[in-house]
Amino acid sequence: MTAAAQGLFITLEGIDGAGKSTHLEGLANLWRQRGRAVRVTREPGGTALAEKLRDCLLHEPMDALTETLLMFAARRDHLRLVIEPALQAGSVVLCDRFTDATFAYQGAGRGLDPAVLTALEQWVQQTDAGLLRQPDLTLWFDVPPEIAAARLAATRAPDRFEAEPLAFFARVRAGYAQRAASAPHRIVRIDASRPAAEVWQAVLEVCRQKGVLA
Ligand SMILES: Nc1ncnc2c1ncn2[C@@H]1O[C@H](COP(=O)(O)OP(=O)(O)O)[C@@H](O)[C@H]1O
Ligand SMILES: Cc1cn([C@H]2C[C@H](O)[C@@H](COP(=O)(O)OP(=O)(O)O)O2)c(=O)[nH]c1=O
Repeated sequence: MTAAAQGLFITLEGIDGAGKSTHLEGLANLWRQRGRAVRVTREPGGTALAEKLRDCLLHEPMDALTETLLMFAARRDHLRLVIEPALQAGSVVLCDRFTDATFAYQGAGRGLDPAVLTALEQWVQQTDAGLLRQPDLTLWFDVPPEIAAARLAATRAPDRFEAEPLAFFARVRAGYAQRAASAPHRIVRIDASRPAAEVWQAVLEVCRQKGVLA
């Protein structure tokens, strides 16, 4: 008898326009080809309630603490209804952003106290077994804000976050760097300023090196 597959939780991070979404389906196919169930999801969002909160977060004016609390409220619902059940069932969960984004955007970007974020993280991500749920692997698509902005200008109308100035994204990027330095085993930086095909090769390489593709 073969052992049941272990759930795998992988998150994609980076400033807006870094190119995360571009590689999400390709990543999902890697595990589908290996016969694994894959759940592709995103934050804020991923459940009916969290998608409503996403709509508010992206379009309604609010202060930084309200924004942070809504991010974590959406995350709690997402964890309970989607992420935890999928991991228990042995699926691969690929999530476009998770809590590293809160440390980068609300913490480094908006100036929220990281101690408050850490407390919320501990509270919201506690599993039924009393453990702290964290991704098994985080791919950080790192790109200078100027390049990301040029990519976005060519595509879509900006939401409340994307309309922020370059200086905001420079702080967010520094926030990701700090977070990566604090969890080097989990968060892997990918130079996302290169052409998409090269970025994809780097993604494959990281997944192989980290042993998550077996
Ligand atoms: N490596 C790349 N080089 C140039 N353009 C890219 C690259 N990766 C993605 N893009 C383009 O940049 C835009 C933003 O990419 P997207 O994947 O939506 O970013 P994100 O999800 O990180 O905000 C899209 O138009 C996409 O086609
Ligand atoms: C998950 C998360 C996202 N965000 C922001 C980053 C993005 O600008 C925005 C929506 O994320 P995203 O889904 O990446 O936007 P898009 O699909 O338009 O690229 O939410 C935070 O500020 N904090 C968070 O904790």
